[in-house]
Amino acid sequence: MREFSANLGFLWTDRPLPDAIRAAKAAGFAAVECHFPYDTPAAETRAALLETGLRMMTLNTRPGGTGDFGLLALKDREAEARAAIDEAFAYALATDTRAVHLMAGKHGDDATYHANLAYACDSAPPGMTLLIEAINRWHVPDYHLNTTAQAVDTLKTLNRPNLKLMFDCYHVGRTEPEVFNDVDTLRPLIGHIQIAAVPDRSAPDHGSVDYVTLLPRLNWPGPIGAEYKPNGPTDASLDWLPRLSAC
Ligand SMILES: O=C(O)C(=O)[C@H](O)CO
Ligand SMILES: [Mg+2]
Repeated sequence: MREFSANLGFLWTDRPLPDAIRAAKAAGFAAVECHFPYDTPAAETRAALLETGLRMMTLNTRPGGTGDFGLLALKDREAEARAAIDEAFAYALATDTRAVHLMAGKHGDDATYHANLAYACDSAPPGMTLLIEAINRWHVPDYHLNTTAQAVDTLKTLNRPNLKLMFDCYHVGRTEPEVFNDVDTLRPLIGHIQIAAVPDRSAPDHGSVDYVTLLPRLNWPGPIGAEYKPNGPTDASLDWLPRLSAC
């Protein structure tokens, strides 16, 4: 039985994070993940996770100011980037979150990005996975990592055991579907997988990526992130869950 993680950055956004965690449990998710949990005290998030028995898979470093979409690659913003990394690690530790997505930002440069990634790898708590994600250029133009190849180059340059790829099938499907042919090569680099319909980013039950075929090929042992934007109330968008759980 395949397991899924409800991405609470997009699902049940009409309620506070602890209640969204409870809703994910009631809907049958095996785990949760989020984007920016920082407005919710970590103790409240932790209590909801303990109450439901769900694990938080990932959270993101703060995105920075309006339009930044992350800080790690931004020149002359190192202090802010490292404060965001420290904050994310502290929140992740307090909530037993498995992985932190280190957001690169727009108009970055590799020297700054690599130095901040090295700082994160050196200071990450033992056992925590760090993730970088290629975000397609239609979704976030000028993001520092728009392709899987750029992300893989970064991983190979840094060559750190705790730094992995967030493989978001939505972004891959939008601009580089041929990358799905390389999943066997990529699998050792992957730390987490996310899905959504391509190209509209709604529930993963239609569109150009057929998850009934792709998920068995990906053969991912952990919960897969359901990072999609429902067309209406989240509870009315979940018909895909039993179908993809069984495929
Ligand atoms: O946009 C995405 O796919 C993400 O996963 C990032 O975390 C941005 O929130
Ligand atoms: Mg994603």
